[in-house]
Amino acid sequence: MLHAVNGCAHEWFISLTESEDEAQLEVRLIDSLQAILQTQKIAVFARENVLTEQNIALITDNLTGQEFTPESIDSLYLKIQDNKIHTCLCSQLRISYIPICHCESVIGFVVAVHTKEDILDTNQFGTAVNVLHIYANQRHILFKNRLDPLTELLNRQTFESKLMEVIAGHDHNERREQIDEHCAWYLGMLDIDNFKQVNDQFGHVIGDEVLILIARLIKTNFRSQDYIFRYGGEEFSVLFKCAAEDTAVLILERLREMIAQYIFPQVGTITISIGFTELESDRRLSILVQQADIALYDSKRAGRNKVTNFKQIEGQHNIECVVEHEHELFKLS
Ligand SMILES: Nc1nc2c(ncn2[C@@H]2O[C@H](COP(=O)(O)OP(=O)(O)OP(=O)(O)O)[C@@H](O)[C@H]2O)c(=O)[nH]1
Repeated sequence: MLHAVNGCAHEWFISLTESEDEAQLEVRLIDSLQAILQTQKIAVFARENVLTEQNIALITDNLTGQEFTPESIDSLYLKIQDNKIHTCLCSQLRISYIPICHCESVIGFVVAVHTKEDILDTNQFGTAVNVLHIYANQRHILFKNRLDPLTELLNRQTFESKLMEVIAGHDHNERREQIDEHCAWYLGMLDIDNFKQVNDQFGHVIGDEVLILIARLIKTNFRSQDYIFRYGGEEFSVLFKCAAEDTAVLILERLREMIAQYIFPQVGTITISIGFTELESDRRLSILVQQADIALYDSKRAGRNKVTNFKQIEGQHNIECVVEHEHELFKLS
């Protein structure tokens, strides 16, 4: 029999609500669960976005992780939808499944492994459930803080930190998935063509509608593990991974075409210009943004509604052009 938890849960609540990012939140969650449930062996599974019916994913674990196949995770998730704690005996182990609840729906669960002899009391389970509730609320707040309120895409602040993570090879999502050595990351900058005319002719409310619809179209063109941002005004950026440069062109051409074909209510047709560059890890963040930006402006200069790969135009741009863009970038930040 395990001893009841000493002290009160306030310190865990405070530490969770003081977390400034998801990584910190997850470390603090694991620390508190290990103390409450008195085991090192804990795994947390949750939906990436608490608001959508997204696939459940491994958030963090101290188990080997290999015990869980996608099928077993899905079936456990289905089972725990009753919002009850389930415990089972498996060989010499006692395994507990504790639901994570947010706004009356189950958004994930915790797996805690004990030896057969270690029995938790209701107090420990109750405290764990409360800590998980606070965790889910804090995760939701952190998630909302990363979003642009109009389009619900990731915001500009998130762009910079995510780009740094990706360049450094520390993509948080990638750790949860199979790392594919053959794929490279690309940065695309997308800008709506002649958007000022849309606002001038139809007003800002319709202009905002167009931004929302374009954001949705961009989302449908990329996978859930890619990152789409509202970079500013009528400019978007995307960080995506694919096997080859040709595939990157195909993906961006498909998006350009999809938007050009779409009939926007009242406005009719709209086009976007795109520039992209491969994310080479030896380059500085500001240089990579400049490269994608230069490619984007090349698409604009070439008549708009076009995709340009920085590599194809690299030789045409002298150092003055790069310095000029760097200056612009510093003015922006
Ligand atoms: N409705 C709406 N308009 C915005 C928003 N943010 C920026 N804009 C508008 O976007 C327009 C951008 O205009 P420009 O920078 O001249 O670019 P453009 O007309 O798209 O022309 P090109 O980029 O050269 O094709 C301006 O009219 C801004 O007011 C927004 O949140 N909502």
